Amino acid sequence: MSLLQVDRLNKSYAPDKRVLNEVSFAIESGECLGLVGESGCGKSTLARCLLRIESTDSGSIVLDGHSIEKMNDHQLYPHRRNMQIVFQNPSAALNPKLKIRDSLLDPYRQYRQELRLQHFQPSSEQHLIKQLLEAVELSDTLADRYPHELSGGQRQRVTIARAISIEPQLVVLDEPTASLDVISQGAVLHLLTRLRTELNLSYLFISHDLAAVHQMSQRIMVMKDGQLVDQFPQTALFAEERHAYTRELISIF
Ligand SMILES: Nc1ncnc2c1ncn2[C@@H]1O[C@H](COP(=O)(O)OP(=O)(O)OP(=O)(O)O)[C@@H](O)[C@H]1O
Repeated sequence: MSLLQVDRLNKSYAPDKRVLNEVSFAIESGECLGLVGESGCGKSTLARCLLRIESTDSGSIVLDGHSIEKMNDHQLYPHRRNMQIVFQNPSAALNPKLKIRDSLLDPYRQYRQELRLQHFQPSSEQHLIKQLLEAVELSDTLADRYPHELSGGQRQRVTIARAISIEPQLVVLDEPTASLDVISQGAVLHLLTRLRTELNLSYLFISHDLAAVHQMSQRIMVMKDGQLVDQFPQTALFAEERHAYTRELISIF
């Protein structure tokens, strides 16, 4: 059984225009699935629908054997723990009034009663902060700072640490390096790959950057105007049978 199975998902914001059109795919446990497509094709909408931040019109979303597409907030609560998201802009994702330690601990404090952590084994909140910052290669002296006292790359590492703090099975990475300079981009991609292996995470890695998707993913999907036009193993990116649109993306990367 796949960790995530999505079947014929449809979503419109206006009656005459589908933003997601019959989207079907699966993500296996421990896998990074890349999603590439030009701006406005529907990638972030798909991410928001999967995480049930946004409602869907039809289709099914099965996470770890549970159909979540129609669950109410109460039913969704235990499943939300199992899927976390890292957004493009870490500044918007962190509350500017909270110290890093409190932002980091937010999901842990919310779910601590039902958590059975495998990787992080904290003896105290302070210990967890240390483990989390270590996992994303940051000094624990940053815990008492506010977000504006960190660099963009450090802030994104904090949002990654927060996402993995409750050991979800699935992490949706929505353009996680788009706001970073080239050197920080490479370092964060490297970090994400290491964390996936160490914590056996599954990623949906969303980007308009085909080179980054190619580097990170075992399989790749290509989206155009709300439809998945191509899905293939990473090694088959340059194969002859690629969709014309995929070839167009290759020609500009
Ligand atoms: N809340 C909304 N209300 C109405 N239309 C929306 C809403 N959110 C997105 N859209 C529209 O849906 C389409 C897909 O947007 P989406 O943000 O999912 O694309 P994207 O592929 O993630 O783009 P980008 O790479 O620029 O982030 C766009 O035409 C966008 O204008």
